[in-house]
Amino acid sequence: MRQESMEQRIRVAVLGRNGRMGSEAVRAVSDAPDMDLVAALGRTDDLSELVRAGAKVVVDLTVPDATRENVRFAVSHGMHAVVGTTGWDDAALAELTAQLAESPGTGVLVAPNFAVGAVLAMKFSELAAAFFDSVEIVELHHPRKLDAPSGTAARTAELVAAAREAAGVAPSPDATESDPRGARGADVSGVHVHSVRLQGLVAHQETLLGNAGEQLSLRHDSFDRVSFMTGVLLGVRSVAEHPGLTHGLDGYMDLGL
Ligand SMILES: NC(=O)C1=CN([C@@H]2O[C@H](COP(=O)(O)OP(=O)(O)OC[C@H]3O[C@@H](n4cnc5c(N)ncnc54)[C@H](OP(=O)(O)O)[C@@H]3O)[C@@H](O)[C@H]2O)C=CC1
Ligand SMILES: O=C(O)C1=N[C@H](C(=O)O)C[C@H](O)C1
Repeated sequence: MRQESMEQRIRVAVLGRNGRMGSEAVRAVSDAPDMDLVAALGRTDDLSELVRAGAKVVVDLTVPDATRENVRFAVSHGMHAVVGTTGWDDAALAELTAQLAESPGTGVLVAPNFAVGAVLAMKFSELAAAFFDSVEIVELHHPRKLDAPSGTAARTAELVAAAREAAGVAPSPDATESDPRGARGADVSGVHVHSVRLQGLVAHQETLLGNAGEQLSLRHDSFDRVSFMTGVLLGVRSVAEHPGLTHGLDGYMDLGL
């Protein structure tokens, strides 16, 4: 019995151990009763340490410049990966899918956001998208964030745009003729995304949907990075059961939709 429960423990490595997310993940994995933290690497550590440590699941919480190579290395050594780092554009995801086809049985989760409320807010935005004339997204983050728009906002915009296109909804009305300073924000698949960087914030997003005479606001706030850890642990526990690429934590959640 004791031996059985030892075998069921998941051997986890965290990449980005000194970062805001990585340090929180090191804590969460160390505290999880069914996981062993077998490696925690920083920027200057060699990825071969993952092999030496016998990691089964690699959690990547690094930087956009490093994440693709980290995941490529993990998959090429038959390790599953749970990825929270931003920077996964369509080309990178396609390359990863091709690599995974050569490694049947290996799973990778690329999760733009691990917070349960943020995952639901993205899904609710997608569901609501076709029922409103206008939709715009505002994301608000701490000022140390390297990328804009946030991965969550970019993914939300893609999901919203796809839902509107599938339903044959016209683009959001907008009479703007002149915007030399980019005040209308980024255009992500035809959806305007506005990025705020403000001291004191962690991670926040609002999808604004408008019709004549009404507005629906779908807002999520992460006040603390602990909010992401339920999703990180769900990813670690589930990734081996989902071979291939899963884009979005909702792929591991039974949303009944
Ligand atoms: N999916 C989600 O729910 C969430 C995703 N994120 C994303 O996660 C990423 C990390 O965010 P955050 O923790 O705030 O960022 P930080 O800058 O705090 O942390 C990144 C860490 O990665 C380290 N690092 C850089 N390159 C490597 C490498 N090759 N191997 C190992 N470690 C490396 C950095 O080291 P050094 O200190 O030496 O620079 C740093 O400690 C971002 O892309 C962010 O957008 C953030 C929050 C939630
Ligand atoms: O950098 C962050 O902090 C966050 N990054 C992710 C993103 O870009 O969407 C997730 C969350 O918003 C926090």
